[in-house]
Amino acid sequence: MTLTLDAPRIVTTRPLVTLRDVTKTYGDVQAVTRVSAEVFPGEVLGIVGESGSGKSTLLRMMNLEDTPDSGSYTLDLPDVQGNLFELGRFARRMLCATKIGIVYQNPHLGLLMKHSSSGNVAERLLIAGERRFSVLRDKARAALAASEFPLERLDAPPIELSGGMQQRVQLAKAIALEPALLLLDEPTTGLDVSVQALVLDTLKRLQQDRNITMVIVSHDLGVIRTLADRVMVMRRGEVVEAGLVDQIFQDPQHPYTQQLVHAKL
Ligand SMILES: Nc1ncnc2c1ncn2[C@@H]1O[C@H](COP(=O)(O)OP(=O)(O)OP(=O)(O)O)[C@@H](O)[C@H]1O
Repeated sequence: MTLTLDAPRIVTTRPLVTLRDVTKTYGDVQAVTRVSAEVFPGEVLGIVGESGSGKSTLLRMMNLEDTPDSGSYTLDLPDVQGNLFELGRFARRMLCATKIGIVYQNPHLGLLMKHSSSGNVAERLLIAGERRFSVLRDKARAALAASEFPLERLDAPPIELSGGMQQRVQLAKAIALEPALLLLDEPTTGLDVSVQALVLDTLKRLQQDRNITMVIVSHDLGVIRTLADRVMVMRRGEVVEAGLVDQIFQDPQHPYTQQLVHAKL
């Protein structure tokens, strides 16, 4: 009898996302200092930390909206080579439109508030080059359905929707092209607790059904615990601790992480 054992994932799988020594300053403010991280395919990485710790800045750089002072960023995808921070404006735009999706805390950053919800999602497909009306309509509808958006409200502009519904439109826009990487910046912050739980359920289901690689930023440890496999704790621009979610929450090593975890309990 031949016995075969699967090698551990960590050995067999290359990271989808690799950040190396990423540093960003704004004037005198050191927003992110030499941050390195890897995210494996199908994994959810959570980033926690108090306000001003550099979480959103890091995520914006991963969405190529902002360029660091130094450091590198690679995505292990066919046709994507080199340090993405060195790409020109057009290449960045195309890469973000086709391979990376983002949901912001503030829907005004991600949506055209007075355009229809389906139009907002179709816009993402248009940027990626789709021109056939029936494909635009069907794909937008499918993405909104997957985000558990009520389809009878397809024509409603986000400005007329609740906060939870606005986040679902952002999510639909972000996943419309089945991105390799989904970035979530405080996606449920500011929503009512019950709505927050529903949006988190949708995110969890989507992640499980589609095995999407995600990076989620939140100051809420409950959100990170619900969604993430691994967590990175940031303080004043630096990573102070990183590891599996269960390990970090049950046995935090850094005094700052201990403080965060105990404050939550
Ligand atoms: N565009 C900018 N111009 C100047 N300073 C900035 C800019 N963006 C961020 N900063 C500063 O960089 C630091 C990190 O901010 P960042 O928003 O990344 O933190 P955060 O952990 O996401 O906080 P929050 O949860 O409050 O959004 C802060 O001191 C912030 O004031």
